[in-house]
Amino acid sequence: MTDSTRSPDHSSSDITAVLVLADGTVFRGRGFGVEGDTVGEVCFNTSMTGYQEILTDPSYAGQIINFTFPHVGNVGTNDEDMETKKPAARGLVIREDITLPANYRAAEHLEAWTAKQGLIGISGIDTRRLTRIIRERGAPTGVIAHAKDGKFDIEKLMLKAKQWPGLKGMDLAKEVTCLEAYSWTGTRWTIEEGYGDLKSPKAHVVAVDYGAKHNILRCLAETGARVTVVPATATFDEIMEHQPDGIFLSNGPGDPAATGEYALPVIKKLIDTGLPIFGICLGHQLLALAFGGTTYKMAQGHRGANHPVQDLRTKKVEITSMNHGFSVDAASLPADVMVSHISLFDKTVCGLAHKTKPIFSVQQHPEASPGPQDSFYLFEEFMALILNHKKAA
Ligand SMILES: NC(=O)CC[C@H](N)C(=O)O
Repeated sequence: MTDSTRSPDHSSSDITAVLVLADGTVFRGRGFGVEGDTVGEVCFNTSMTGYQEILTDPSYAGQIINFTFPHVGNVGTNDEDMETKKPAARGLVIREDITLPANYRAAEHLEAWTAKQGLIGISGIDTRRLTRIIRERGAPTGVIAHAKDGKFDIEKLMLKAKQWPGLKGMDLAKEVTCLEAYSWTGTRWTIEEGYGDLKSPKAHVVAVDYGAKHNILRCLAETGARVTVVPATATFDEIMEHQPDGIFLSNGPGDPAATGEYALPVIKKLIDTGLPIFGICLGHQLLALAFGGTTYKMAQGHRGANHPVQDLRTKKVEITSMNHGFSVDAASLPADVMVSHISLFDKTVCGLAHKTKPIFSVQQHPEASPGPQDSFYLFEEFMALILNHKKAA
C-alpha cells in the first residue's frame, strides 16, 4: 500500500478526507462538502475553467473527477452555470484549498455549494501524481471518505473500491434522464442579456435525454429549434407522437452498450423514418451501435477543453470540449457510414455521417460549457438538414 500525504505546509490535524484507490493507494487531504463516503471511477479533466459546468454535466454519473488545474473554486458558483438540476458526479479531487470567490457572477463559495449539492470533495491532493496513475494504469475505482474527526478505516474503504463493479456494462442514463417529457425554448447566454428565449421557431426537434446538458438544448434553440425533451426510455411511438422535424440523441453517462439494450430498438426505427438525426457523445456512440458498429472502453478517456479534432471532409481542425471514456471502433462501421471527424490526439473516431441519410453525430461537445465554441457549426448543419428535409417533404 502506498501513501501520499498532503503537501508539507499542512499539519496532520487538518486531514479530514482520504481518497483510497482499489489498488490500495491512499491520498490524504482536507474534506469539504458533505461527510460520508462516495465510490466511483476516478477520471481527470484538464479544463482550466468551467468546474461548475463539469460538475453538473450528467455524463459524469458514476465518476469522481480529479481536476488537473490547481485552482478550482476561485470564481465561485452561480445559479446560471448549471448543466442540469442536480450534479450526477460522485465527488471531486482538487489541488489547492478553495479560496474566497472573486468574480462578479459569483453567488456562492464552491465549498458551500458542494455541501448543498450533496457532493463530497477532497483538497490538498497531489493531483498531478493521481493523473499519472490514471494515465499509466487506466482509470481506477476509488473512494473519497470525508470525516471531520479524521478517522478512517482504510482497509474497509479499499474493499469498497475493489467491490465496485466499474462503468463497463453499467447503464446510468436511466438515473439521470428526465421523468416526463418537457419543452425547451431557452437560448444561449450573452454578457449583455444573460439567457434568451426563442421567439419564432423554425422547426421542432425531439431530444432523447440520456443525460442531456442544458447548453445542448440552448444551442438547438439558438439555431431555431423548439425542443421537446423526452425520457431515455421513450418508445418510438411516444417520440413520433410529438411530430418531430428532427431527432436529437443526447450525451449521457455509462456504457453505451448497456444503455443500448433499450435505446437501440428505438433508434433503429428512428433511422428508418428518414428524419434528420444528430447525436452527441453517448448519442453518437448509440447511433454507431444502431448502425451495427461496436464501442469499447478507453484506458483513460478524453476529458478537457482543448482537444483537437479534425473534420476529415474539410480538413479543418477544431478545438473542442471532450468528456468520454468509451469510443466507437472505426473498423466495426458498415460501408454506408463514414468517419467524418477524428481526434488528433489519438486518431479515435470523433464523428460519423451516413452516406445517404441525413444522419450524423460527434464525440466532442459542440455546446462547449465549458470550452471553445469552434464546433457550434454542427448545430447549424443539423438545422440546415432539418429545413431541407422539411422543404422536400
Ligand atoms: N459525455 C458523454 O456523453 C459520455 C458518453 C459515455 N458515457 C462515455 O463515457 O464515453
